[in-house]
Amino acid sequence: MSAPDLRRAAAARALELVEPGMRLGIGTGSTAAAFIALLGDRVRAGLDVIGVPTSEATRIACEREGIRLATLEELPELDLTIDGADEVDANLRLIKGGGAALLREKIVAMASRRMVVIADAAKRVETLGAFPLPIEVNVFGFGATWRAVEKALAESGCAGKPLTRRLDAAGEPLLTDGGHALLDAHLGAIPDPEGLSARLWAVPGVVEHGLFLGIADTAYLAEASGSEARVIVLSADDLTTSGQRL
Ligand SMILES: O=C(CO)[C@H](O)[C@H](O)COP(=O)(O)O
Repeated sequence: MSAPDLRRAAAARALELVEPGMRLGIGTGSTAAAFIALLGDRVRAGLDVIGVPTSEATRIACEREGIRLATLEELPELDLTIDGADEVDANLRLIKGGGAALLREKIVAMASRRMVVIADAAKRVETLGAFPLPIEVNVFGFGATWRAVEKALAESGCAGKPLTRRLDAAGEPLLTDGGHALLDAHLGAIPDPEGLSARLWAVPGVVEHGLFLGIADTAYLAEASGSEARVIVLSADDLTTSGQRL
């Protein structure tokens, strides 16, 4: 079972949630791309939905598939967002932003009644942080913001961990769709994601970070089971009010 097969299996499961007339948030990345391809098939077969893309890459992919699109100005409230993730823990906390789209992804997810994550089950982790945490920052004051982010990391129990600036394929500093810079925090483990989130938000130059806490309500995680793909379901319904898994 190949990685694309697993991505397609998770995407196919999420597609079952899509109903005619729905207003969809459409994620970014290779798993979201698998969802867009399957959704395109359904749209061409007559399904009427409208989507808000979470990146320029997703907008282009959706247009290619003939999926009707809108903006959050036109549709400020969405029914369902389907998106990938870089890490998922047992409490449905996520790291996102490996594809540099975290800001739009978070805005779209927060405008949605539901956010459903689709991913290879290899993205499931005990503790968030092995995947570098993306932090989107305004280019104005970049050096000062970098230092303030390092201080916030240290105060969150992540002292001395390397912070790097994300580069594009040509080796130039990457700019997000919103024109911001991206820092990647190589933390190894994040002992207190909620505390780190609050401290990062308190830094004026930080536009957004890739911790998605209390946002996703379901994750479909595909793993190989013999020659088949099995989809594991993580649901917020299985969490206690304090966010711990039952
Ligand atoms: O957050 C993201 C983009 O900003 C992606 O959803 C995340 O990086 C997962 O991507 P993929 O499905 O390609 O593994």
